[in-house]
Amino acid sequence: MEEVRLAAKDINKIFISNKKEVVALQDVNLDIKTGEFVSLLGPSGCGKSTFLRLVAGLDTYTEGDLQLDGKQITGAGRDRGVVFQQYSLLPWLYAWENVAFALKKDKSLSKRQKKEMAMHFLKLVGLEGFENHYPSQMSGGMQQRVAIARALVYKPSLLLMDEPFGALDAQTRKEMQDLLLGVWEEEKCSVLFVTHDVDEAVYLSDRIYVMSARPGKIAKEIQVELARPREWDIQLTKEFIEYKREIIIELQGKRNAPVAKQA
Ligand SMILES: Nc1ncnc2c1ncn2[C@@H]1O[C@H](COP(=O)(O)OP(=O)(O)OP(=O)(O)O)[C@@H](O)[C@H]1O
Repeated sequence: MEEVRLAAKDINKIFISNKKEVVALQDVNLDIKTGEFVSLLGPSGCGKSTFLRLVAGLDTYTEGDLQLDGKQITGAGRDRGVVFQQYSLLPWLYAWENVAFALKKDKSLSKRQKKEMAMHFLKLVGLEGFENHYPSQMSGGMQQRVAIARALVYKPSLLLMDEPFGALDAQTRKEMQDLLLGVWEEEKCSVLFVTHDVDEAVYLSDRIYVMSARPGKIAKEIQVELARPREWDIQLTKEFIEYKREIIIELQGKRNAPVAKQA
């Protein structure tokens, strides 16, 4: 976990909206090392999605330097797999075809190889037996599993996840968090995970960057030293609650905030 995968230096992003400047990100410095699970946590509108979109190459930054594996990010690429809150699967394709679709342009792979790879990743996310189901025949959690398989199928350097479980019910969300931890431990991928959920960030992450809003800045960096593999009941430990408390105090901007007040 030593090598730096993603390095963001003094990133600024200004949008022009109704002829006014909106500073979405100010002097954001962040890095992700190989195999590391890093979360970007903060209130609505603090610039989390904006930052993730810059890393995905879907938008450009105004100032700064953003590098993946030592190369400047200048656009989207297969070295990054992205999972959004909305599953964005193609409704007319089977689950396996949705996953294999990500490999569409890869001429070095035969159709059979693409199907085999898709089946491998569907199995990894617990969807063996559902490969010939259409998205409409699957639950939200299952569709998001397909989206995760699709993002992983070309072995990206970095997995980018923007509130991936935000549309799921509480129970499914918990199951998906465990599924993601299992997949991450198996694949040893590096992850940038955007969330506004404190418990989710602490449970999943090696490191958390807490952001503050207007302008979006990194307010605090927290190393989560909870043992792995993690199971849900770690959330009941004193250490876990202490991490939550530290983050909530940062988000609320005041000292001695009682944990019980968190939503
Ligand atoms: N295309 C755009 N044009 C103008 N302003 C934008 C644009 N995209 C984002 N913004 C502004 O940039 C700021 C950061 O937005 P962003 O969506 O990154 O926040 P966020 O932390 O991801 O919020 P949420 O958790 O609600 O998704 C907000 O003030 C938003 O209004």
